Amino acid sequence: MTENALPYDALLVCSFGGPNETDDVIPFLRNVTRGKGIPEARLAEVGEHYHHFGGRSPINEQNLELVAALQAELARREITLPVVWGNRNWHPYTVDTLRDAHAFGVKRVITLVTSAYASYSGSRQYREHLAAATTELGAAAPEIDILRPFFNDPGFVQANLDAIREAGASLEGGIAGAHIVYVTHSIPDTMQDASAVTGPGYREQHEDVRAVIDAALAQEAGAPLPSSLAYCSRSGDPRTPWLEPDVNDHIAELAQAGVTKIVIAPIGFISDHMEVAFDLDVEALETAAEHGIAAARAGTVSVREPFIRGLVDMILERAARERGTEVPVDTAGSLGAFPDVAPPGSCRMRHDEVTGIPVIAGADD
Ligand SMILES: CC1=C(CCC(=O)O)c2cc3nc(cc4[nH]c(cc5[nH]c(cc1n2)c(C)c5CCC(=O)O)c(CCC(=O)O)c4C)C(CCC(=O)O)=C3C
Ligand SMILES: [Fe+2]
Repeated sequence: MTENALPYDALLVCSFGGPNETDDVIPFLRNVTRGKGIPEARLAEVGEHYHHFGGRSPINEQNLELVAALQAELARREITLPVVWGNRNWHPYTVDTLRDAHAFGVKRVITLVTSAYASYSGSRQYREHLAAATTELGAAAPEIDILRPFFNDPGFVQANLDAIREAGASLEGGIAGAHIVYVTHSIPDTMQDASAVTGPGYREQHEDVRAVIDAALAQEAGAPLPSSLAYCSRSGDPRTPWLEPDVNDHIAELAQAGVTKIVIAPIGFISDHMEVAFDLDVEALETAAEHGIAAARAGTVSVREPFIRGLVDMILERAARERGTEVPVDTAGSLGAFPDVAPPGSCRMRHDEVTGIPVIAGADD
C-alpha cells in the first residue's frame, strides 16, 4: 500500500520561537511573559542567558533542521505533504505562516507541536494559540488538527535511549557505575496537578519514559543503573512551588551520596535550545564539575532517524484515522496513546481554572 497523508495538505511545525539577535531579546521576552506575572529580575536574568550567546537562541536553526529532516523523510517515502513552520513567540509567527499557506491553497493542516509532553505550557497553550490565529484569519484560515503528544512514541524513546548510551560511552569506564539524571522543564505544582486531571500528568509521562529507558539500559548492562528525574529552568515567584528537585541541587545531593559520574539526559526537550544550552550545558555541568562529578550531557532527539521516522509514522496514522481507517498504534511504556482530540478540561494552567479561552483540537471548557 502506498502511504498518503490525505486529508492533510500541509504539515505545520508549531514551536516556541526565540530571538535571532540582540535587539530581539527584550521584545521576545515580553511576548513570552505577557500576563504571566514573571518578576522583572527573572526577565533580566533570562535576558542574560540569551546575551551570553550573542542575543541569539539556537532554537530557530534547530526548527529549520527539523523541518528539513521531516521533508527528507516524507520525500524518501514518496509522500506529498509540504512542511511549513510557525512560532508562538517570534518570527515567523504562526498566523503569518497559516495565512501564506491558505493563500497557496492549503485547506487542512496537521500540526506538530514541538513539545513532547502534555501540560498547559506544552499543549493547551499551543491549542489556545492556534485558536487565536484561526480567529484572526477568519475565512483565510485552514482547518487545523494537532498531533497527539509524542513522548511515548517508540521512535522518540529510542532516539533518547541511543543518545544516553552514546553519552555514557564517552565517560571514562563507560556507562557502568553512572547515575542517569533525566531532566525536564520544571512547571508550577498547580500546572502539574492540572495536567493530571484527564490523564497521566506531566511528571508521570516523564516517569514512564524513564522506566522504559532504565529497563533497556539495565538489560544491556546486565544490572540496573541508578537514575532519577530532576527539573531545570524554574521561574515565576520563588514562593510558588514548582516541580523539584532542581537539577543543580540534585547533582549536589548525588555528590554528597558518593556518586562520581552521571549522564544528564534532557528527555524533556527535543533540541538543544536555550534551556539545554544554558541551564544544562553551562549551569548543570558547572555544578557537576564543582562537586567533582564526571558528567556527560546526552544529546536531545534533534533529527535522529528513529525520532523523525516515528513522527512521520504518527502523522500517517492520524491521517488514516481521519479517513476512517483504523490503524494499529504503537507506544512505548505503560500509558498508551493520548487521544487525538484533547478531552474537555485537559491541561489547564490550574486545575480549578476555567478561563473560557478558546482552544482548537480539544473540547472547549
Ligand atoms: C513545559 C515547558 C516547555 C516545554 C518543553 C519544550 O517545548 O521544549 C517550555 C519550552 C520553552 N520555553 C522557552 C523559553 C521560555 N520559557 C519561559 C517561561 C516558562 N516556561 C515554562 C514551561 C515550559 N517551557 C513555564 C511554566 C514558564 C513560566 C511562565 C509561563 O507559564 O509561560 C520563559 C520566560 C522567562 C522564564 O521565566 O524563564 C522563556 C524565555 C523556550 C525557548 C528556548 C529558546 O529560546 O531557545 C522553550 C522551547
Ligand atoms: Fe519555557
